Amino acid sequence: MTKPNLEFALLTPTQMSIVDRHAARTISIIELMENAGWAVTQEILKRYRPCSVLVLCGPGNNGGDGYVVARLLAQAGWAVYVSSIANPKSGSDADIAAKQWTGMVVDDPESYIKKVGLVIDAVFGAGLNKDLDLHIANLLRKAKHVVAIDMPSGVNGETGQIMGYAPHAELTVTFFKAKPGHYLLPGREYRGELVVKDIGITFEILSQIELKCWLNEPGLWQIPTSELTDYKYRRGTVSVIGGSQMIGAARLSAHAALNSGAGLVYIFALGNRDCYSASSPCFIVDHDSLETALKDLRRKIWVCGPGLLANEVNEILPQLIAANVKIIADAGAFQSDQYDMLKGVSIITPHIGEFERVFGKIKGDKISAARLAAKQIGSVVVLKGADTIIASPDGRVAINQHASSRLATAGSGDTLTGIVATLLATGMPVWESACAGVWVHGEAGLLCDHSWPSAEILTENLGKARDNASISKNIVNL
Ligand SMILES: NC(=O)C1=CN([C@@H]2O[C@H](COP(=O)(O)OP(=O)(O)OC[C@H]3O[C@@H](n4cnc5c(N)ncnc54)[C@H](O)[C@@H]3O)[C@@H](O)[C@H]2O)[C@@H](O)CC1
Ligand SMILES: Nc1ncnc2c1ncn2[C@@H]1O[C@H](COP(=O)(O)OP(=O)(O)O)[C@@H](O)[C@H]1O
Ligand SMILES: [K+]
Repeated sequence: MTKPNLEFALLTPTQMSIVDRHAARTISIIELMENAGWAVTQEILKRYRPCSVLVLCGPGNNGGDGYVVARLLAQAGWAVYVSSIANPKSGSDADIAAKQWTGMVVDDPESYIKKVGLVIDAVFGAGLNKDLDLHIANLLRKAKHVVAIDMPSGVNGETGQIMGYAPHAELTVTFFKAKPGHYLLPGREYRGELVVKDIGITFEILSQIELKCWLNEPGLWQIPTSELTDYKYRRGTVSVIGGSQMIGAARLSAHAALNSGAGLVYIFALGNRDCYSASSPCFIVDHDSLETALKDLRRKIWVCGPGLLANEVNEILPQLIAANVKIIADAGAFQSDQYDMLKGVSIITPHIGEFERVFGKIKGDKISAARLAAKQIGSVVVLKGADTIIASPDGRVAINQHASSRLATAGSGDTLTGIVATLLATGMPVWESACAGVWVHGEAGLLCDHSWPSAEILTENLGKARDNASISKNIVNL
């Protein structure tokens, strides 16, 4: 068993409280709170000129951090007002921090919130457990410039969902490790710039936690680089099923496979063979039966779905599954309430609409839904969107932020299947291939000179995007 990646691990608020408990054996909560407040203050001092500040403190440790920030900003000469949204429990760590604040406490934050230059949101963090009360929401609504401690109050740290209301922070300072809610939508849009600060908790504590969620970045996985002794079969072979009518999708998938480094790309055309042959001299278009193609032991990776009609998938997919090859299923493979037919594929790549068509409406959060679906069919689920989630049947999940709306163009999902197929064909493990493919796809979009690239233009950047994924990157603050 390989060691779980620590660098990109994301911790749910529940896991974070376990970390706190373990940390408390060697460093007191009050010390952690002091460090947290100090870290937030430093980030504020780096970005803002001295101004008047209103610190809104809640009843828990998030509020405790707020009292520390108030004290340190006042020591730096800023005009600081504190409002206790709810008093901390007597004798608690937050109460100790509150007692060390000897400056102005205001009972009418409403009359200060519009006048001050900056509002520090220390109302709720990891402990948020219900929707924000209307009066807190209405107060926060009036803030113009907000710095959030740990999480903008109202953003669920585990799911990124908004519980009643949340302010749009300009900066969020969190501690030790980022939380899924910092990267999942809509939470990501509320946290502004995210800074993750060390507050004296050691990484060894992570061995006490079953890590299950990561940010999708190079280092979480490794893509094979080109070798002097490479030859086409070592690079890997990809086969794409080409539909009889919608021929663009399979061509895009096949192009993406070639341009991201596959050694050979076959198209098994269900019709229109000449069109497929004419579209690139590099494609090998099958002339024999599927049975014959499947006998070729080098052809272990198949894309099935882009541009396919339901009846075409119904005919082909069972044959591929029976042949025990690795399949990436997309588009036409997503039929109403038919998740049983996907059992036996390696990876599915639905967008939300396709996902809900197959698995039903998402009731809770996207991570739980993707995890459950992955378990139900025993395949990796790539739930596509601006915050693509890659869920493995074993429970591992990666959240991708490395993408942009440049990918929001027809055919872009088809290119993703080709990239993932190529990476699978290198021999990478399944979940890692899917994660890396999603990152490379995003990188290809980010590399485009064209701000509104077509899916075809996207494929031109795939080689460079793959190279960039091989260069281990330093991710700021993680
Ligand atoms: N993670 C760490 O290592 C550290 C965490 N610290 C801070 O501690 C915070 C977590 O502290 P807590 O667990 O005390 O949690 P919070 O301070 O987020 O709030 C918990 C309290 O608020 C109440 N509450 C939650 N949602 C509410 C709502 N919508 N309306 C009314 N009341 C509500 C809860 O019942 C509880 O009393 C973190 O967010 C972070 O800011 C730091 O103090 C130091 C170290
Ligand atoms: N706003 C966005 N930010 C980041 N990625 C996006 C955005 N919109 C779409 N994408 C990505 O673009 C791809 C679109 O796929 P899909 O909807 O299946 O397109 P098609 O079926 O036309 O090929 C997905 O990988 C998705 O994650
Ligand atoms: K907060």
